[in-house]
Amino acid sequence: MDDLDSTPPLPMPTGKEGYRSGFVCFVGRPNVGKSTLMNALVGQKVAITSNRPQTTRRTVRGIVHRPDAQLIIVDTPGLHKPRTLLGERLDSLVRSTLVEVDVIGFCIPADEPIGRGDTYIARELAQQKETPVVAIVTKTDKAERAQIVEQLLAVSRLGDWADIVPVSAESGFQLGELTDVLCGHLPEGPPLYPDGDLTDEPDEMLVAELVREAALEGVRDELPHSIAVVVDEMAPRAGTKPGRELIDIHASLYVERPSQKAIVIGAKGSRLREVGTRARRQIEALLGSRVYLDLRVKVAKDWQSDPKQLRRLGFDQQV
Ligand SMILES: Nc1nc2c(ncn2[C@@H]2O[C@H](COP(=O)(O)OP(=O)(O)OP(=O)(O)O)[C@@H](O)[C@H]2O)c(=O)[nH]1
Repeated sequence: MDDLDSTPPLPMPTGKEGYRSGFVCFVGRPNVGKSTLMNALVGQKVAITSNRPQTTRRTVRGIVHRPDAQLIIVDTPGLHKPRTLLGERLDSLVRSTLVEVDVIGFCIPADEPIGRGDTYIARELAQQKETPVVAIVTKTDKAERAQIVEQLLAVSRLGDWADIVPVSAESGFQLGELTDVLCGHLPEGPPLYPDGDLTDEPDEMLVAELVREAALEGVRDELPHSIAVVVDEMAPRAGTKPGRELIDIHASLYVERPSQKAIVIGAKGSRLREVGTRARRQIEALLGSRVYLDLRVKVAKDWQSDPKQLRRLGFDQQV
C-alpha cells in the first residue's frame, strides 16, 4: 500500500473481506476529555489539550489503524451554546459534522454529575436518528468504582445509546474495547488513508496548535479563548543536510487587546521565551528535526467577532 500516494478521500483497494472503515466524531461539553481520548486512541498527540474549556477550535482527524478496520476520528469543539460569532460557527460545524459521520461518541466524565450541558447535547443527539451514538464515560481513573457504576446507570437513562463504554485515556483502561465497539459500527469498505498516517492535518496546523497549547499554559482564565496562532513561514534552512536539517519556523500569536499581549510576552519577554522553549521541544518531537522557532505577538482587535479576521486566521475553512 505504501506505493499508493493517494490523498483522501480516494479509497484504496484492499481486497480484504470484512474490512471496515469510516468516521467517528466525539461530542460532549467542553473539558470532558475528547481531545485526550482521541490522542490516546491514535497513540500520538494530534489534538491539543488543556484544562481550560473550549480548547479545541478546529476539526482534526486522527486515524486508528487496525488489521481489520480503519477508524478516522473527527475532533469537534464542545457542543455549546453560541456566545460569540466564533461560537456560532463552531456549533454549525459540529452539527454538519454529526450528519456526516458513521458513529458518534458522546463523552460524559465519570467524575462529575450529569448536568444541563449533557442533557442539552443528549437532546441534540436524539435527533440524529440515522447515526448510532455510543455513550463514552470518560476519566474513569478519577472516580471510584461505585461512582462509575452509578454514572453508567445515569447515562443509560439519558438516551437511547447503541453502546455504553467506560474508559480512561489517562490509564488506558478499555481503550481497545472502545475502538472495537466503534469499529463495529463502521460500514464495510476499504481503508481511506495510507497505512501509517495518523492525521491529515498539515504540519503547519499541528505546529500552530502546539504553539497555542504552550501559550495557554499557566495564563489567566480569560486568555485562552483570545489566542490564535498562525505559522507564517516554515522551511528547512538552506545549507543544512537532510537528516540533520534545521527547520526555521516563524509564527504569530494573535491576541485581542494590548493588555493580553503584555501577559503573553511577560516581564522582559520571559514568558514568551518559556512558551517558545516548550513549543519548540514538542515541535521537534513532531517533525523529528531540529527547529528554530521565532514567535511574534500581535494584536488583532476583537478577532473572535470579526468575520474578516476570522478568515485571515484560518477559521473560514471550518465553517
Ligand atoms: N485524570 C484524567 N484526566 C483526563 C482524562 N482525559 C482528559 N483528562 C483531562 O481533562 C482535561 C480536558 O481534556 P481535553 O481532552 O482537552 O477535553 P476536551 O473535551 O477535548 O475539551 P474542549 O477542547 O474544551 O472541548 C485535560 O486537563 C485532560 O488532561 C482521563 O482519562 N483521566
